[in-house]
Amino acid sequence: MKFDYPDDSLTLHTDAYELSMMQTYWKKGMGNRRAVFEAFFRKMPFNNGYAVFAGLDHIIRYVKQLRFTDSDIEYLKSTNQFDDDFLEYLRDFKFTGSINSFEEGDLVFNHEPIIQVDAPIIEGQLIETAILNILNYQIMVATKASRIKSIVGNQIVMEFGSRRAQELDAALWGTRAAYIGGFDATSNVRAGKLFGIPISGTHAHALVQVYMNDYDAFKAYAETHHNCVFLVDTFDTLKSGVPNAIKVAKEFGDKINFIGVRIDSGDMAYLSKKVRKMLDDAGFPDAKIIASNGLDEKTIQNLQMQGAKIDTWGIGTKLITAYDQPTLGAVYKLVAIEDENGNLVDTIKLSNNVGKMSTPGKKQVWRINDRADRKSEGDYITLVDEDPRKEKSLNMFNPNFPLQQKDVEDFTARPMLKPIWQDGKFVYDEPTLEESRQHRFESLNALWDEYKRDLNPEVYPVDLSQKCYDNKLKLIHQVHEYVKSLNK
Ligand SMILES: Nc1ncnc2c1ncn2[C@@H]1O[C@H](COP(=O)(O)OP(=O)(O)OP(=O)(O)O)[C@@H](O)[C@H]1O
Ligand SMILES: O=P(O)(O)OC[C@H]1O[C@H](OP(=O)(O)OP(=O)(O)O)[C@H](O)[C@@H]1O
Ligand SMILES: O=C(O)c1cccnc1
Repeated sequence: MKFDYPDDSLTLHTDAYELSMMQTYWKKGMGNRRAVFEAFFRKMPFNNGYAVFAGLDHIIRYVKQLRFTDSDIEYLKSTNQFDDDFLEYLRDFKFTGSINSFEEGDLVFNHEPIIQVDAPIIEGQLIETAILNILNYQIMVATKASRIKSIVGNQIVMEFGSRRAQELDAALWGTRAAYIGGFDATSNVRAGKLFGIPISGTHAHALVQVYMNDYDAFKAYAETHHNCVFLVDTFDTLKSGVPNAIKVAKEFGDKINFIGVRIDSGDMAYLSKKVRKMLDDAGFPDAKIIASNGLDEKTIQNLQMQGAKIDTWGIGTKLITAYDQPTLGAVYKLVAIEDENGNLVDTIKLSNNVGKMSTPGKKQVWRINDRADRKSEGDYITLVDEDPRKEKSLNMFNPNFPLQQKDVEDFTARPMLKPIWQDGKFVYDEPTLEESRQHRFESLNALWDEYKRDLNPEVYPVDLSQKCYDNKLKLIHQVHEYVKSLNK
């Protein structure tokens, strides 16, 4: 096994079949044909009413570094699966196409294109794997984080998941996605350094075990830190942990900032109420109770229902692993391809399952908001040459149930797929992480509560324009005719 390539890149982070197809396109002289790919997902994560878009920053970093290095080419050669002339071509490979995308912190919905790559087919094909790899994870974590943040409201939620994440990259980028989803801080120090996410933390049971008693451990911590949260459940929360935390807090007085205590096991409703009373009675009404241990939006809601007195939440496993659903299932489909005469021709992938059919043509997604109350009426997918801002009234209908429809007037229409690359030039003025995090808050404000409830939310309308719908029917018909002609 060899890990020490000085010129390793992320370019080979792709499925072998992408490179195999690239070789075919190139050898057949089709590599430069313009192709439009769009990524979308079919099912809302966690059955939530919305998903939070995250991952664009990582995609940008990935595309910016796309080059086949010497060791990449050498490795491909060693597989004996690629021809030398094709490998020589790869030496000068760079991304020359266009990418349009939703922005981080945007709300996204199933069946709409969330990122669009319009590039020579050879380039668009290569980047499928990494784009899906990134989006399929980060959107899950950002959405899970948003569900949790919505339940805790103004209370602080800290991301504690690094030890449980599926490896180092997931811990790092998952933390970033959680921050976009509304988390307030992370325990991952590198995420603090790289992304500027506030870092935060308490101490582990090990500290208490080292001293073999709560008092000595808390005292040692207080002697070496100003801000103090004491973990009180190592031996006995009510009989030893909390009384000793209070004792140390009283002894140190103003010399420390006694933030509060953390509970990490046991019945957290029962314990937190008891602990609250002990802290209040001891003259620490402002001391916070922090809870951790297997929490997510469901346990938090249940604890709230039981009247638990918890102020701050530390959340690991169930957030960083997107515990309830292992992947978003986003796919990347070819929607248009240039023919031999230079015309861009729409393409479709049929399926027996109507929900699995792709929607042909290069498209734009428009967020339609009511002009007066600014609330979202739904998303409206058009072919790229349409502009609903020129219309006075929009007929929005459900493409799967066209009778389900409404006419919308007095609306604003915002194009959601924003230019990131144009003809190989990076054109995006990337927002800061803070701005993306804030953007999620603002985007949620524009969504009616019916779509935001965490259980059985209303289905947000994602509609096709008449032209886009007719185009889809036309292509389905064309393919049916073609298949029929084969069987004659
Ligand atoms: N009052 C409560 N209502 C609902 N769920 C709770 C309550 N108190 C704790 N929980 C949750 O129940 C789960 C199990 O708690 P428990 O303390 O038994 O965990 P554990 O992992 O077995 O503990 P330990 O860390 O000591 O091994 C955790 O996910 C915890 O968040
Ligand atoms: O439960 P999570 O949401 O993943 O939160 C992170 C957990 O990590 C720490 O536990 P530790 O690694 O010490 O193991 P523990 O479960 O035995 O406490 C911490 O005390 C939390 O319990
Ligand atoms: O700082 C903490 O309390 C912490 C950090 C990571 C995991 N569990 C707890």
